[in-house]
Amino acid sequence: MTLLEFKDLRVTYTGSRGRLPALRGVDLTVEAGRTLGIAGESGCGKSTLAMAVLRLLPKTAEVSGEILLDGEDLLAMGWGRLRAVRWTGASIVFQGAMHSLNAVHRIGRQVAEPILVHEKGTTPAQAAKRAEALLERVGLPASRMRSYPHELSGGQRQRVMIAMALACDPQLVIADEATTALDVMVQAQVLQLISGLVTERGVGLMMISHDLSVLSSVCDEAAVMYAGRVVERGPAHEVFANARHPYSAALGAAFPVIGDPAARKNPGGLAGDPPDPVRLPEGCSFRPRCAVAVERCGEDSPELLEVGPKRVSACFVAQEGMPVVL
Ligand SMILES: Nc1ncnc2c1ncn2[C@@H]1O[C@H](COP(=O)(O)OP(=O)(O)OP(=O)(O)O)[C@@H](O)[C@H]1O
Repeated sequence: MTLLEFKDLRVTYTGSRGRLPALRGVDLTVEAGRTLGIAGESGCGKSTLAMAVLRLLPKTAEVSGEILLDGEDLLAMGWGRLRAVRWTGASIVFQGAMHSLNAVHRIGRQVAEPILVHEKGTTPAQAAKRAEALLERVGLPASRMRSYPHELSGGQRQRVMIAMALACDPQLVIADEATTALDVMVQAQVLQLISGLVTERGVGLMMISHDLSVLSSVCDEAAVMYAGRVVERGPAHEVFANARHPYSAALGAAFPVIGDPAARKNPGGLAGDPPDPVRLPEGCSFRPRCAVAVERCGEDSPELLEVGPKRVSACFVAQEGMPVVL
């Protein structure tokens, strides 16, 4: 069942450099009980996509398109309805969330707060009990209810943020680099916890990470973004191991943990930088860095088209059935 659907989502920021198109027509879906991974270099629009869902973008952002949560357009709803949807319909665990807990309040109070605010009629004692259960669920002892954030390790604080995100039983969880700052052992535990929720409770998960090994181990599907667009989508492992877009191929080839490190074709990474969104090149945005570009790539911008079962790619070369491996 489709839980979240982005339809032609466009976000343009206006700043000192003029208009900056951060998302240029994104179409994606997240199914209930499934995980969609979003990959791509810094600046490609991943966080903008995450923030758009809960309408957390700054006022300077011009947004168009639709974001349907269970069929209801989040972009069109009034603030009252949106407040109800936040935490209960969809919640987000931010990048660097470890630092966003309130330093002067005990953990128990912070985890209980969204329950008290969003579930009318819940008493403080009931909310505290639920908070305790949530902490246990993320592997923290109930005694941590009385701790202050500074008394917890980074990994523990991140787990508190995850407990808060789950407090009101949301249908959708967005994890934006939620485990990036954790050491590998804690990261593995937290990832296991998050994937467990998807299968046990049918939560839809959108996971943003620049770490392809995390995405390919946790996600069912993956979408690769480049310069504000999705350039490839398909089953996660296949997208990185057998890419159908030269950009995803380059990402996979540069990543040591995917497949056999000795077989990496491009251990130094992808040459060049992503384009300046204010001055995008003509034709395909990836063309200046692409090793397999043909003449047409400098003239037209490729649409996302089917290139195999459950695989779509915005690359003329892949669409012609030619290899894109670098
Ligand atoms: N508030 C803002 N005002 C103007 N431009 C912005 C704003 N926020 C983001 N941008 C620009 O929008 C583009 C997309 O940024 P975004 O943070 O969504 O990318 P990202 O893929 O999440 O990057 P990272 O991995 O570094 O977080 C970038 O060019 C960025 O500089």
